[in-house]
Amino acid sequence: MYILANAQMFNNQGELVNRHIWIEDGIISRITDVEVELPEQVEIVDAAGKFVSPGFIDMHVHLREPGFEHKETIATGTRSAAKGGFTTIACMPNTKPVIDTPETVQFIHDKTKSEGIVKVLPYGAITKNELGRELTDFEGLKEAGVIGFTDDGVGVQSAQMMKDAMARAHALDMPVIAHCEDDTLVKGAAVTDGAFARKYGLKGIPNESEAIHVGRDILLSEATGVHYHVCHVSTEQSIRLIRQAKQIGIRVTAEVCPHHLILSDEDIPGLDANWKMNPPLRSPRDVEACIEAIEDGTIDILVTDHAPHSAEEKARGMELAPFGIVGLETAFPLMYTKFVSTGKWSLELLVKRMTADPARVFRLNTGRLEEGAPADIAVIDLETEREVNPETFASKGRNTPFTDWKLKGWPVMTIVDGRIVWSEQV
Ligand SMILES: NC(=O)N[C@@H](CC(=O)O)C(=O)O
Ligand SMILES: [Zn+2]
Ligand SMILES: [Zn+2]
Repeated sequence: MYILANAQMFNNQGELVNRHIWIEDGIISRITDVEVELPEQVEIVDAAGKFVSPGFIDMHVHLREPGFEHKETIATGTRSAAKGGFTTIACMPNTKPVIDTPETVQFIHDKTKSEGIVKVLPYGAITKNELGRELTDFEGLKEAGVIGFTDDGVGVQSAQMMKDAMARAHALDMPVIAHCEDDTLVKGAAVTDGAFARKYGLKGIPNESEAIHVGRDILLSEATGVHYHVCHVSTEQSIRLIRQAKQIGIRVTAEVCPHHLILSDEDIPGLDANWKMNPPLRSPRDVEACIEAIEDGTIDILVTDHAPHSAEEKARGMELAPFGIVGLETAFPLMYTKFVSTGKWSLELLVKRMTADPARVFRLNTGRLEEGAPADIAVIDLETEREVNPETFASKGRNTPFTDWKLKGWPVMTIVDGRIVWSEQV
Protein backbone atom coordinates (compact mmCIF):
# COMPACT_ATOMS: atom_id res chain seq x y z
CA MET A 1 0.00 0.00 0.00
CA TYR A 2 1.19 3.52 -0.77
CA ILE A 3 -0.20 7.00 -1.25
CA LEU A 4 0.13 9.04 -4.41
CA ALA A 5 0.15 12.34 -2.56
CA ASN A 6 -0.87 15.87 -3.57
CA ALA A 7 -2.29 14.77 -6.89
CA GLN A 8 -3.94 17.43 -9.01
CA MET A 9 -6.92 15.56 -10.45
CA PHE A 10 -10.48 16.03 -11.69
CA ASN A 11 -13.25 15.22 -9.24
CA ASN A 12 -16.64 13.93 -10.38
CA GLN A 13 -17.87 17.49 -10.85
CA GLY A 14 -15.06 18.14 -13.33
CA GLU A 15 -13.18 20.48 -11.00
CA LEU A 16 -9.40 20.29 -10.64
CA VAL A 17 -8.72 19.48 -7.00
CA ASN A 18 -5.78 18.35 -4.85
CA ARG A 19 -6.14 14.88 -3.37
CA HIS A 20 -4.20 12.00 -1.89
CA ILE A 21 -4.81 8.75 -3.75
CA TRP A 22 -4.44 5.62 -1.60
CA ILE A 23 -3.41 2.55 -3.54
CA GLU A 24 -3.85 -0.90 -2.07
CA ASP A 25 -3.77 -4.33 -3.77
CA GLY A 26 -3.89 -2.74 -7.20
CA ILE A 27 -7.01 -0.73 -6.39
CA ILE A 28 -7.66 2.90 -5.53
CA SER A 29 -8.82 2.27 -1.98
CA ARG A 30 -9.38 5.88 -0.85
CA ILE A 31 -9.22 9.40 -2.20
CA THR A 32 -8.77 11.94 0.57
CA ASP A 33 -8.40 15.70 1.05
CA VAL A 34 -4.83 16.94 1.27
CA GLU A 35 -5.73 18.64 4.58
CA VAL A 36 -6.02 15.21 6.17
CA GLU A 37 -2.69 14.33 7.76
CA LEU A 38 -0.83 11.41 6.23
CA PRO A 39 -0.08 8.37 8.40
CA GLU A 40 3.59 7.94 9.29
CA GLN A 41 4.18 4.32 8.43
CA VAL A 42 2.93 4.39 4.88
CA GLU A 43 5.01 4.90 1.74
CA ILE A 44 4.45 8.24 0.00
CA VAL A 45 4.91 8.88 -3.71
CA ASP A 46 4.74 12.64 -4.07
CA ALA A 47 2.87 13.95 -7.13
CA ALA A 48 2.95 17.61 -6.04
CA GLY A 49 2.78 19.98 -8.98
CA LYS A 50 1.80 17.21 -11.40
CA PHE A 51 -1.48 16.47 -13.12
CA VAL A 52 -2.77 13.00 -12.29
CA SER A 53 -5.02 11.34 -14.86
CA PRO A 54 -6.64 7.97 -15.24
CA GLY A 55 -4.14 5.97 -17.32
CA PHE A 56 -4.75 6.61 -20.99
CA ILE A 57 -6.46 3.96 -23.12
CA ASP A 58 -5.44 3.43 -26.74
CA MET A 59 -7.86 1.23 -28.67
CA HIS A 60 -5.73 1.12 -31.83
CA VAL A 61 -2.13 -0.09 -31.58
CA HIS A 62 0.06 -2.29 -33.79
CA LEU A 63 2.36 -4.31 -31.53
CA ARG A 64 3.72 -6.33 -34.51
CA GLU A 65 4.24 -9.49 -32.49
CA PRO A 66 4.10 -12.30 -33.59
CA GLY A 67 5.97 -12.11 -36.87
CA PHE A 68 7.30 -8.58 -37.27
CA GLU A 69 9.55 -8.35 -34.23
CA HIS A 70 12.03 -6.17 -36.13
CA LYS A 71 9.37 -3.41 -36.09
CA GLU A 72 8.09 -3.83 -32.51
CA THR A 73 7.49 -6.45 -29.83
CA ILE A 74 5.07 -6.73 -26.95
CA ALA A 75 8.01 -5.82 -24.69
CA THR A 76 8.96 -2.64 -26.57
CA GLY A 77 5.42 -1.66 -27.57
CA THR A 78 4.09 -1.81 -24.02
CA ARG A 79 7.11 0.19 -22.79
CA SER A 80 6.37 2.78 -25.44
CA ALA A 81 2.76 2.82 -24.22
CA ALA A 82 3.78 3.23 -20.57
CA LYS A 83 6.12 6.09 -21.53
CA GLY A 84 3.17 7.77 -23.22
CA GLY A 85 0.97 7.45 -20.11
CA PHE A 86 -1.09 4.58 -21.54
CA THR A 87 -2.10 1.80 -19.17
CA THR A 88 -4.40 -0.13 -21.52
CA ILE A 89 -3.88 -0.71 -25.23
CA ALA A 90 -5.80 -2.79 -27.77
CA CYS A 91 -3.64 -4.54 -30.35
CA MET A 92 -4.47 -5.08 -34.00
CA PRO A 93 -4.45 -8.54 -35.56
CA ASN A 94 -2.41 -7.80 -38.74
CA THR A 95 0.54 -9.80 -37.43
CA LYS A 96 2.19 -12.98 -38.81
CA PRO A 97 0.33 -15.20 -38.21
CA VAL A 98 -2.71 -12.97 -38.15
CA ILE A 99 -4.58 -13.08 -34.83
CA ASP A 100 -7.29 -15.29 -36.29
CA THR A 101 -7.19 -18.36 -34.02
CA PRO A 102 -7.59 -18.90 -30.27
CA GLU A 103 -3.96 -20.12 -30.16
CA THR A 104 -2.60 -16.81 -31.41
CA VAL A 105 -4.82 -14.91 -28.96
CA GLN A 106 -3.35 -17.08 -26.21
CA PHE A 107 0.15 -16.25 -27.45
CA ILE A 108 -0.61 -12.54 -27.03
CA HIS A 109 -1.93 -13.12 -23.50
CA ASP A 110 1.11 -15.24 -22.54
CA LYS A 111 3.65 -12.79 -23.98
CA THR A 112 1.89 -9.86 -22.33
CA LYS A 113 2.06 -11.67 -19.02
CA SER A 114 5.76 -12.50 -19.32
CA GLU A 115 7.06 -9.38 -21.10
CA GLY A 116 4.39 -6.69 -21.21
CA ILE A 117 4.11 -3.83 -18.72
CA VAL A 118 0.65 -2.44 -19.55
CA LYS A 119 -2.70 -4.14 -20.18
CA VAL A 120 -3.04 -5.53 -23.71
CA LEU A 121 -6.46 -6.29 -25.19
CA PRO A 122 -6.28 -8.23 -28.44
CA TYR A 123 -8.66 -7.87 -31.36
CA GLY A 124 -9.39 -10.94 -33.47
CA ALA A 125 -9.50 -10.84 -37.26
CA ILE A 126 -12.83 -10.79 -39.09
CA THR A 127 -11.55 -13.00 -41.90
CA LYS A 128 -8.91 -15.73 -41.96
CA ASN A 129 -5.49 -14.22 -42.61
CA GLU A 130 -7.33 -10.92 -43.23
CA LEU A 131 -7.88 -12.05 -46.81
CA GLY A 132 -11.58 -11.22 -46.92
CA ARG A 133 -12.56 -14.73 -48.05
CA GLU A 134 -13.72 -16.66 -45.02
CA LEU A 135 -14.89 -15.62 -41.56
CA THR A 136 -12.81 -16.64 -38.55
CA ASP A 137 -14.13 -18.66 -35.59
CA PHE A 138 -15.84 -15.78 -33.74
CA GLU A 139 -17.02 -17.99 -30.85
CA GLY A 140 -13.58 -19.49 -30.33
CA LEU A 141 -11.89 -16.09 -30.53
CA LYS A 142 -14.33 -14.59 -28.05
CA GLU A 143 -13.75 -17.52 -25.73
CA ALA A 144 -9.99 -16.92 -26.02
CA GLY A 145 -10.50 -13.30 -24.94
CA VAL A 146 -10.62 -10.96 -27.93
CA ILE A 147 -12.52 -7.72 -27.36
CA GLY A 148 -13.85 -7.27 -30.90
CA PHE A 149 -13.33 -8.18 -34.53
CA THR A 150 -11.40 -6.22 -37.16
CA ASP A 151 -9.33 -6.71 -40.31
CA ASP A 152 -7.42 -3.48 -39.67
CA GLY A 153 -4.80 -2.87 -42.31
CA VAL A 154 -7.31 -3.66 -45.05
CA GLY A 155 -10.98 -3.00 -45.68
CA VAL A 156 -13.45 -5.88 -45.86
CA GLN A 157 -14.31 -5.56 -49.56
CA SER A 158 -17.42 -7.72 -49.71
CA ALA A 159 -20.60 -6.21 -48.28
CA GLN A 160 -22.03 -9.71 -47.78
CA MET A 161 -18.94 -10.79 -45.84
CA MET A 162 -19.23 -7.70 -43.63
CA LYS A 163 -22.93 -8.28 -43.07
CA ASP A 164 -22.34 -11.90 -42.06
CA ALA A 165 -19.54 -10.79 -39.72
CA MET A 166 -21.78 -8.18 -38.10
CA ALA A 167 -24.64 -10.65 -37.61
CA ARG A 168 -22.33 -13.13 -35.91
CA ALA A 169 -20.61 -10.50 -33.79
CA HIS A 170 -23.99 -9.13 -32.72
CA ALA A 171 -25.16 -12.59 -31.66
CA LEU A 172 -22.08 -12.74 -29.41
CA ASP A 173 -22.59 -9.16 -28.14
CA MET A 174 -19.24 -8.13 -29.63
CA PRO A 175 -18.31 -5.04 -31.67
CA VAL A 176 -17.02 -4.92 -35.25
CA ILE A 177 -14.18 -2.45 -35.76
CA ALA A 178 -13.54 -1.39 -39.34
CA HIS A 179 -10.66 -0.11 -41.38
CA CYS A 180 -12.69 1.63 -44.09
CA GLU A 181 -11.12 1.49 -47.51
CA ASP A 182 -12.59 0.55 -50.87
CA ASP A 183 -9.80 -1.04 -52.88
CA THR A 184 -11.37 -0.13 -56.22
CA LEU A 185 -10.80 3.56 -55.40
CA VAL A 186 -7.25 3.55 -54.05
CA LYS A 187 -5.05 1.23 -56.06
CA GLY A 188 -1.44 2.17 -55.70
CA ALA A 189 -1.64 5.63 -54.14
CA ALA A 190 0.47 6.78 -51.19
CA VAL A 191 -1.06 10.15 -50.32
CA THR A 192 -4.45 11.83 -50.42
CA ASP A 193 -5.94 13.08 -53.65
CA GLY A 194 -5.16 16.77 -53.16
CA ALA A 195 -2.63 19.58 -53.21
CA PHE A 196 0.42 17.47 -52.33
CA ALA A 197 -0.37 14.72 -54.84
CA ARG A 198 -0.83 17.28 -57.62
CA LYS A 199 2.40 19.09 -56.76
CA TYR A 200 4.45 15.89 -56.99
CA GLY A 201 2.45 14.27 -59.79
CA LEU A 202 1.38 11.36 -57.57
CA LYS A 203 -1.82 9.36 -57.66
CA GLY A 204 -4.12 10.21 -54.77
CA ILE A 205 -6.40 8.28 -52.40
CA PRO A 206 -9.81 9.99 -52.64
CA ASN A 207 -11.96 10.72 -49.58
CA GLU A 208 -14.72 8.48 -50.95
CA SER A 209 -12.55 5.39 -50.59
CA GLU A 210 -13.03 5.73 -46.82
CA ALA A 211 -16.55 7.20 -46.74
CA ILE A 212 -18.09 4.59 -49.05
CA HIS A 213 -17.25 1.88 -46.53
CA VAL A 214 -18.45 4.01 -43.63
CA GLY A 215 -21.81 4.54 -45.35
CA ARG A 216 -22.13 0.89 -46.34
CA ASP A 217 -21.24 -0.36 -42.88
CA ILE A 218 -23.61 2.04 -41.13
CA LEU A 219 -26.43 0.53 -43.19
CA LEU A 220 -25.22 -2.96 -42.33
CA SER A 221 -25.02 -2.05 -38.67
CA GLU A 222 -28.59 -0.77 -38.83
CA ALA A 223 -29.66 -4.04 -40.48
CA THR A 224 -27.85 -6.33 -38.03
CA GLY A 225 -27.97 -4.29 -34.81
CA VAL A 226 -24.24 -4.70 -34.17
CA HIS A 227 -22.06 -2.13 -32.42
CA TYR A 228 -19.99 -0.80 -35.30
CA HIS A 229 -16.80 1.17 -34.59
CA VAL A 230 -15.03 3.15 -37.34
CA CYS A 231 -11.22 3.15 -37.30
CA HIS A 232 -9.04 6.24 -37.85
CA VAL A 233 -11.65 8.59 -39.37
CA SER A 234 -10.02 11.12 -41.68
CA THR A 235 -12.65 12.70 -43.95
CA GLU A 236 -15.50 15.18 -43.61
CA GLN A 237 -17.73 12.82 -45.63
CA SER A 238 -17.29 9.96 -43.14
CA ILE A 239 -18.04 12.35 -40.30
CA ARG A 240 -21.23 13.56 -41.98
CA LEU A 241 -22.41 9.94 -42.27
CA ILE A 242 -21.48 9.06 -38.68
CA ARG A 243 -23.17 12.18 -37.31
CA GLN A 244 -26.38 11.40 -39.16
CA ALA A 245 -26.30 7.71 -38.13
CA LYS A 246 -25.91 8.67 -34.46
CA GLN A 247 -28.81 11.09 -34.71
CA ILE A 248 -31.14 8.31 -35.79
CA GLY A 249 -29.91 5.90 -33.15
CA ILE A 250 -27.68 3.52 -35.11
CA ARG A 251 -25.04 1.91 -32.88
CA VAL A 252 -21.97 3.53 -34.40
CA THR A 253 -18.88 4.87 -32.63
CA ALA A 254 -15.65 6.26 -34.06
CA GLU A 255 -12.03 7.15 -33.39
CA VAL A 256 -9.55 9.69 -34.72
CA CYS A 257 -5.75 9.99 -34.48
CA PRO A 258 -3.71 13.02 -33.37
CA HIS A 259 -2.05 13.31 -36.79
CA HIS A 260 -5.41 13.71 -38.52
CA LEU A 261 -6.26 16.53 -36.09
CA ILE A 262 -2.93 18.34 -36.37
CA LEU A 263 -1.57 17.82 -39.89
CA SER A 264 -2.97 18.19 -43.41
CA ASP A 265 -1.44 17.20 -46.74
CA GLU A 266 -0.31 20.82 -47.07
CA ASP A 267 2.13 20.26 -44.20
CA ILE A 268 4.00 17.39 -45.87
CA PRO A 269 7.49 18.80 -46.47
CA GLY A 270 8.45 16.52 -49.37
CA LEU A 271 8.77 12.90 -50.39
CA ASP A 272 9.48 11.72 -46.85
CA ALA A 273 7.75 8.46 -45.86
CA ASN A 274 7.55 9.53 -42.21
CA TRP A 275 4.53 11.47 -43.43
CA LYS A 276 2.94 8.44 -45.04
CA MET A 277 0.15 6.66 -43.22
CA ASN A 278 -3.21 5.08 -43.97
CA PRO A 279 -5.58 6.85 -44.12
CA PRO A 280 -3.35 9.60 -45.47
CA LEU A 281 -3.14 13.19 -44.24
CA ARG A 282 -6.15 14.91 -45.81
CA SER A 283 -7.06 18.50 -46.67
CA PRO A 284 -7.26 21.32 -44.09
CA ARG A 285 -11.04 21.11 -44.48
CA ASP A 286 -11.03 17.47 -43.40
CA VAL A 287 -8.80 18.35 -40.45
CA GLU A 288 -11.31 20.99 -39.36
CA ALA A 289 -14.17 18.48 -39.67
CA CYS A 290 -12.26 15.94 -37.53
CA ILE A 291 -11.59 18.56 -34.85
CA GLU A 292 -15.23 19.61 -34.75
CA ALA A 293 -16.35 15.96 -34.62
CA ILE A 294 -14.25 15.05 -31.62
CA GLU A 295 -15.31 18.25 -29.88
CA ASP A 296 -19.03 17.53 -30.32
CA GLY A 297 -18.73 13.78 -29.64
CA THR A 298 -19.51 12.59 -33.18
CA ILE A 299 -16.10 10.97 -32.87
CA ASP A 300 -15.98 9.29 -29.48
CA ILE A 301 -12.35 8.57 -28.80
CA LEU A 302 -8.76 9.44 -29.55
CA VAL A 303 -6.41 6.63 -30.63
CA THR A 304 -2.85 6.61 -31.94
CA ASP A 305 -2.86 3.90 -34.65
CA HIS A 306 0.74 3.39 -33.46
CA ALA A 307 2.24 1.71 -36.54
CA PRO A 308 5.99 1.16 -36.15
CA HIS A 309 8.16 0.29 -39.15
CA SER A 310 11.94 -0.04 -39.41
CA ALA A 311 14.10 2.83 -40.68
CA GLU A 312 15.14 0.67 -43.61
CA GLU A 313 11.51 0.09 -44.63
CA LYS A 314 10.68 3.77 -44.34
CA ALA A 315 13.76 4.70 -46.38
CA ARG A 316 12.21 3.14 -49.48
CA GLY A 317 10.58 6.47 -50.28
CA MET A 318 7.08 7.89 -50.32
CA GLU A 319 5.69 5.53 -52.94
CA LEU A 320 7.27 2.24 -51.79
CA ALA A 321 7.54 2.54 -48.01
CA PRO A 322 4.83 0.92 -45.85
CA PHE A 323 2.04 3.10 -44.40
CA GLY A 324 2.14 4.08 -40.75
CA ILE A 325 3.66 6.27 -38.04
CA VAL A 326 4.37 5.67 -34.36
CA GLY A 327 2.20 7.53 -31.89
CA LEU A 328 2.20 6.25 -28.32
CA GLU A 329 4.95 8.49 -26.96
CA THR A 330 3.77 11.74 -28.54
CA ALA A 331 -0.04 11.49 -28.42
CA PHE A 332 -0.76 13.25 -25.15
CA PRO A 333 1.97 15.92 -25.42
CA LEU A 334 0.85 16.72 -29.00
CA MET A 335 -2.81 16.99 -28.07
CA TYR A 336 -2.11 18.91 -24.89
CA THR A 337 0.20 21.40 -26.60
CA LYS A 338 -1.95 21.93 -29.70
CA PHE A 339 -5.42 21.94 -28.15
CA VAL A 340 -5.29 22.52 -24.40
CA SER A 341 -2.37 24.88 -23.84
CA THR A 342 -3.73 27.02 -26.69
CA GLY A 343 -7.05 27.35 -24.86
CA LYS A 344 -9.07 25.67 -27.61
CA TRP A 345 -10.11 22.69 -25.46
CA SER A 346 -10.43 22.07 -21.78
CA LEU A 347 -7.97 19.60 -20.25
CA GLU A 348 -11.04 17.68 -19.11
CA LEU A 349 -12.27 17.13 -22.67
CA LEU A 350 -8.91 15.81 -23.87
CA VAL A 351 -8.57 13.47 -20.90
CA LYS A 352 -12.13 12.21 -21.32
CA ARG A 353 -11.57 11.27 -24.96
CA MET A 354 -8.48 9.26 -23.90
CA THR A 355 -9.90 7.58 -20.75
CA ALA A 356 -13.59 7.54 -19.79
CA ASP A 357 -14.84 7.56 -23.39
CA PRO A 358 -12.87 4.53 -24.63
CA ALA A 359 -13.82 2.74 -21.39
CA ARG A 360 -17.49 3.49 -22.09
CA VAL A 361 -17.38 2.55 -25.78
CA PHE A 362 -15.59 -0.76 -25.15
CA ARG A 363 -17.03 -1.46 -21.69
CA LEU A 364 -13.66 -1.58 -19.92
CA ASN A 365 -13.22 -1.59 -16.17
CA THR A 366 -10.67 1.23 -16.11
CA GLY A 367 -10.38 4.89 -17.17
CA ARG A 368 -11.51 6.54 -13.95
CA LEU A 369 -9.98 7.75 -10.68
CA GLU A 370 -12.46 6.54 -8.11
CA GLU A 371 -12.47 4.53 -4.94
CA GLY A 372 -12.76 0.88 -5.93
CA ALA A 373 -11.38 1.38 -9.46
CA PRO A 374 -8.20 -0.35 -10.68
CA ALA A 375 -5.17 1.86 -9.94
CA ASP A 376 -4.37 2.60 -13.61
CA ILE A 377 -2.84 6.06 -13.47
CA ALA A 378 -0.74 8.51 -15.50
CA VAL A 379 1.21 11.29 -13.78
CA ILE A 380 1.88 14.20 -16.13
CA ASP A 381 4.18 17.22 -16.07
CA LEU A 382 2.18 19.96 -17.80
CA GLU A 383 4.92 22.60 -17.55
CA THR A 384 8.22 21.37 -18.95
CA GLU A 385 8.73 21.89 -22.66
CA ARG A 386 10.78 19.31 -24.51
CA GLU A 387 11.53 18.49 -28.11
CA VAL A 388 10.39 15.23 -29.67
CA ASN A 389 13.50 13.09 -30.11
CA PRO A 390 12.78 9.73 -31.76
CA GLU A 391 16.16 8.42 -30.58
CA THR A 392 14.78 8.39 -27.04
CA PHE A 393 11.64 6.38 -27.92
CA ALA A 394 11.05 3.10 -26.10
CA SER A 395 9.38 1.92 -29.30
CA LYS A 396 11.56 0.29 -31.94
CA GLY A 397 9.84 2.58 -34.43
CA ARG A 398 11.34 6.00 -35.13
CA ASN A 399 8.87 6.81 -37.90
CA THR A 400 7.25 10.07 -36.84
CA PRO A 401 6.61 13.36 -38.64
CA PHE A 402 6.86 15.20 -35.31
CA THR A 403 10.66 15.12 -34.84
CA ASP A 404 11.92 18.27 -33.07
CA TRP A 405 8.43 19.56 -32.26
CA LYS A 406 8.48 21.44 -28.96
CA LEU A 407 5.80 19.99 -26.70
CA LYS A 408 4.48 20.16 -23.15
CA GLY A 409 2.48 17.54 -21.27
CA TRP A 410 5.05 14.77 -20.87
CA PRO A 411 4.14 11.78 -18.68
CA VAL A 412 6.55 11.23 -15.79
CA MET A 413 5.07 8.12 -14.15
CA THR A 414 2.72 5.34 -15.18
CA ILE A 415 0.93 3.01 -12.79
CA VAL A 416 -0.85 -0.21 -13.83
CA ASP A 417 -2.95 -2.09 -11.27
CA GLY A 418 -1.07 -0.19 -8.57
CA ARG A 419 2.37 -1.09 -9.87
CA ILE A 420 4.67 1.75 -10.97
CA VAL A 421 5.65 0.29 -14.35
CA TRP A 422 7.51 3.31 -15.63
CA SER A 423 8.81 6.56 -14.21
CA GLU A 424 11.10 9.21 -15.57
CA GLN A 425 13.75 8.60 -12.96
CA VAL A 426 14.26 4.91 -13.78
N1 LIG B 1 -2.23 2.94 -40.31
C1 LIG B 1 -1.21 2.59 -41.07
O1 LIG B 1 -0.72 3.41 -41.82
N2 LIG B 1 -0.68 1.36 -41.02
C2 LIG B 1 -1.15 0.24 -40.26
C3 LIG B 1 -2.37 -0.40 -40.84
C4 LIG B 1 -3.66 0.32 -40.56
O2 LIG B 1 -3.88 0.86 -39.47
O3 LIG B 1 -4.54 0.32 -41.43
C5 LIG B 1 -0.02 -0.77 -40.17
O4 LIG B 1 -0.26 -1.92 -39.78
O5 LIG B 1 1.13 -0.40 -40.44
ZN1 LIG C 1 -6.35 0.77 -40.54
ZN1 LIG D 1 -4.12 0.45 -37.63
